[in-house]
Amino acid sequence: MARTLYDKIWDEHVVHTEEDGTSVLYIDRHLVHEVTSPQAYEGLRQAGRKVWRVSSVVATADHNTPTTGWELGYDGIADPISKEQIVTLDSNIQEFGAAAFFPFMSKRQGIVHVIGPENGATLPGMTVVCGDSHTSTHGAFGALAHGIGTSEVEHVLATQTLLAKKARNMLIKVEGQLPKGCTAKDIVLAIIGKIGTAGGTGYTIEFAGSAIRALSMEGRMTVCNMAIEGGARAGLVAVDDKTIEYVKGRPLAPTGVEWDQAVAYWKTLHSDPDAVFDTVVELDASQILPQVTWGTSPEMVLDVTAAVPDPDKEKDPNKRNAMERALTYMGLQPGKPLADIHVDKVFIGSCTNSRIEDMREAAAVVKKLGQKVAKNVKLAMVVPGSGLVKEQAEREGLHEVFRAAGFEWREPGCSMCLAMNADRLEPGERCASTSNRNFEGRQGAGGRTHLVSPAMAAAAAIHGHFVDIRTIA
Ligand SMILES: CC(C)[C@H](C(=O)O)[C@@H](O)C(=O)O
Ligand code: SF4
Repeated sequence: MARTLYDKIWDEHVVHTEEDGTSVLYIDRHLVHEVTSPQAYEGLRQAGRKVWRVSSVVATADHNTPTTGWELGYDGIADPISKEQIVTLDSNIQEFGAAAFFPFMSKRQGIVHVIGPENGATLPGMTVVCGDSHTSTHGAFGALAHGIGTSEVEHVLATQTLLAKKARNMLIKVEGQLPKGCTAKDIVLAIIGKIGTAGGTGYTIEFAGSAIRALSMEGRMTVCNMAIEGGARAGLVAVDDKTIEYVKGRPLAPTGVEWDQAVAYWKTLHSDPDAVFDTVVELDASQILPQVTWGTSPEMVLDVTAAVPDPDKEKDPNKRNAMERALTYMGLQPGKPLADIHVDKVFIGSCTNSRIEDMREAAAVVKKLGQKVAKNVKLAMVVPGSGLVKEQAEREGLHEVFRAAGFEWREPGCSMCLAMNADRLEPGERCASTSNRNFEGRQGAGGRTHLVSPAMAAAAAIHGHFVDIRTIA
């Protein structure tokens, strides 16, 4: 029978299925960070258990790590809870082991969803889990990847398996060519605008079509990263030459004969031409304009050419209430053109948009505009996703471009994506952010987040308000 890519990876990893569909799934790669692992390791310790397959574990510290003051070492971590989580990860990995560990301040440290692919820890056809919802990112490699809870982290550490139920298959096809200046971020925001944050609930989404194929691996990661914001636990892109090229030579990628065997298998990792999907959604890439969120959910998104919507025009009372609440929180009036919204801060970073291509796109806009960060923008910060991204960007002189324009160039980590470290919005502050969540308080209590692409964020920093990137790119 014809199978989807999801069916193929699932079949390859199912150990056992109960009558009600509950299955035991074998896990190939377990990514670990400091926030969701302490209790899991403590559980192992109390039960006197070891990690089942140490070689499957790859760990790093990312959420709590500071983006300044590294010369102070661990003493530079001001918040005691943050420090404790980071130190606890160090000691847990020392005790339980890992295939690779990139601790705080090591060269390859970074956001777990950036360092996984970067180090070849994420490979096509794998099952990849992490105690983190944006694990969907790794689906860009044709891997079945999704977030798990802390008790599941312990379960996977102890048994190398996960209890799971198979999701349904959704195909999102994006055909055609994006307008100038539009990016993977605009594609995925437009998708979420169309299907809603619950649109993908119960599904694994395969992203396909010529516009997805045309994306770099970085772009595909951006799209899969936000599958979770569209309600799906996992997103997937079929393996092609770009996937294989990206993986080649990475530290944890196979070599020699094993590489050849792996490539032969990876080439089968696409949906069969006659595979049947439960739901199919289609988008025309040429109609996707630069996107800006105006509310407190990623589905509250519009083209930059639009205006803040009017709740009075919404017939559904639940939606109307949500809109009213969002506009009050965001301090916005219906009818205000999105391009007239001024921002106080700009954050370029997060597992959605902190890879080298994102850095390049943002720097290119800054260079092209040739001006400084606008006066009304108190802080514009660029936070590379990993030490390696930072190093590469610096080799290319991108940090100089940012600094010369008045941006801060920081150390890698999650940073102001969720404000677990010292980087945050003050109440009422408005931010153009390349991250993935605009929930109330996400970037600091009372902070107001507008999700955009790196190019749009860079342009907003220079102009002080949102601009249609097509007029610049
Ligand atoms: C801290 C972690 C559990 C959380 C997640 O699962 O996504 C975080 O990464 C986030 O983005 O909100
Ligand atoms: S960058 Fe943001 S979304 Fe990604 S893992 Fe860190 S906190 Fe979560």
